[in-house]
Amino acid sequence: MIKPIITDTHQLQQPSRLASRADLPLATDLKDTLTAHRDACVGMAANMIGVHKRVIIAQLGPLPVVMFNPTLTSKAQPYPVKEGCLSLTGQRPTTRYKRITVDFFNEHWQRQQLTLTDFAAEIVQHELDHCQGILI
Ligand SMILES: CSCC[C@H](NC=O)C(=O)O
Repeated sequence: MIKPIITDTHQLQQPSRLASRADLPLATDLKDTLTAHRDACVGMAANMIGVHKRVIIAQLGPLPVVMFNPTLTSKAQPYPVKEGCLSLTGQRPTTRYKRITVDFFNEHWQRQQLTLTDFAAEIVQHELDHCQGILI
């Protein structure tokens, strides 16, 4: 189901809790909501649709990837960048890493690990920050 986007920064600054298998249906809401904002948005964290669980979605290719309890297990080559966000106005400067490895549970609650570079890595870092209540 397409959910409304949260823009209240106080709410977005609350850290999210660990997700469980019971949160698997969130994947559908995240996919539906990301698809509805496809022209303006390449990723989303569950707290952007009002659910404070560590779940993100990232458009890493033609199909979006949903990650439950994602954790960064390596990061290399910091660089400065400016980013926007559907929940915020304007573009803001931050630092991202060019190459990351992220561990997570997939939509079938299987452990998975991805090594990502460049823009794909940037999206995942942005969404991981959301899980900690960090805005750009
Ligand atoms: C390049 S990282 C920017 C990600 C951002 N998503 C919001 O959480 C968006 O604009 O889709």
